[in-house]
Amino acid sequence: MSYDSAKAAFADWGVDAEAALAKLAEIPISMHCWQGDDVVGFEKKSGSSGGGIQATGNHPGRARTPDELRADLEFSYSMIPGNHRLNLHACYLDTDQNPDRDEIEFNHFAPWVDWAKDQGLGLDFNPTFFAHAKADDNLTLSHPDAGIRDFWIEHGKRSRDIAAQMGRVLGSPVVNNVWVPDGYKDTPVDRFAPRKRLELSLNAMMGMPHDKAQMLDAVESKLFGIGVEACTVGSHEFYMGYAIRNHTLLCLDMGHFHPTENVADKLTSVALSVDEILLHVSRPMRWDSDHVILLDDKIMQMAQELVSADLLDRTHIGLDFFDATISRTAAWVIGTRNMQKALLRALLAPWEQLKSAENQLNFTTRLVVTEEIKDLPYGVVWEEFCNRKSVATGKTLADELVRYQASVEARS
Ligand SMILES: C[C@H](O)[C@H](O)[C@@H](O)C(=O)CO
Ligand SMILES: [Mn+2]
Repeated sequence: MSYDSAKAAFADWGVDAEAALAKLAEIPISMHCWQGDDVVGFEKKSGSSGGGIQATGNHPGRARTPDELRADLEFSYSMIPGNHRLNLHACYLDTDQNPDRDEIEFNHFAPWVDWAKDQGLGLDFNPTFFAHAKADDNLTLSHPDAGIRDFWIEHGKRSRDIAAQMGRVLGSPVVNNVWVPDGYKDTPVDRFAPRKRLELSLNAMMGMPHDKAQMLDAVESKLFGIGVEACTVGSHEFYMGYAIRNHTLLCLDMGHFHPTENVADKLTSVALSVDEILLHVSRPMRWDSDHVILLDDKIMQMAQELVSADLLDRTHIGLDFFDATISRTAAWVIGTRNMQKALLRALLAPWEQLKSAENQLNFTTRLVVTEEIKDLPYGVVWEEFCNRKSVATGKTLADELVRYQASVEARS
């Protein structure tokens, strides 16, 4: 089918395919650096991921240096239509020096900023509160030892300063997202004290105001992690309250809730109380929160909520998955394109007609329309988008992904 015929098929439902393509082109996705090297980072003394997050698998081709990671990213972005962002973790510094976490400075990340500028990419940032001896108890900002808390507070302060400077140089606000692994393997007798300590540490860390045109604070909750099954200090309720009271972004990671919860359903509830939202789009499976995202119902529901509720302008879409059993570049490319495909489908839905049927309690029409539009030629519109952006699709894409993977397989 030609694009013109597909456009006409959507027009029959009152949908403007051109407008959908124009909107999709404006939506940046923040691709996470840590898919490229299994969350190892480039510190001289880093260990395993820790903090209850773990990349499993030993597929060849893991990026071992910042240059290798940037080469993999450049290839991946060339396979993804549109202009996007890179989400960097503090443990991905690029320097000959060996600063501890409480010593990091902007210059340790300057090569990333120069590269991002060169590539026309925005950056986002995260302090790294795991994979460090002072996080071995799975307690950081809520640790009972004030010295350990102070160490992590200093790391968090420096991360905010670095993020703000990145935003200033790049002319685009950097979302600085705080996730801490803090929690308990077995049932604690006191859940209140660590939550009070976490609150005070966050306050100390985020006390210094920054220009929102340069840096935006975000906080990320979690239900549980490996080794912290009984209690996570930074639970959803904890951070929801914190974000509302302190006017930060709230990060909703799709892998951080009970598997039967619909994270898409949370968007509009949260949007009534916080100005902006950060998404970590992910795919939980049993104990794991981080499988590569598919074009599945959960991702499509998330995209539908963003479009239907007009939340795109105040939601920052980030990805969070890591799979070391497959080509890491293919994981980035397929996952990011799936997020875009879900958004495109949502942008191509006849929302006015659907909302009008729902408002009239005409649930039959709502059902008929939602089911019939599933047969529309979304793939043709997606192909047109990729063609306009000079990005491969189908068999050509598959061949390119295999070719690039073969070129990095010799890395040990
Ligand atoms: C590496 C990230 O900070 C991490 O994945 C975090 O966002 C998370 O989701 C932890 O489970
Ligand atoms: Mn996350």
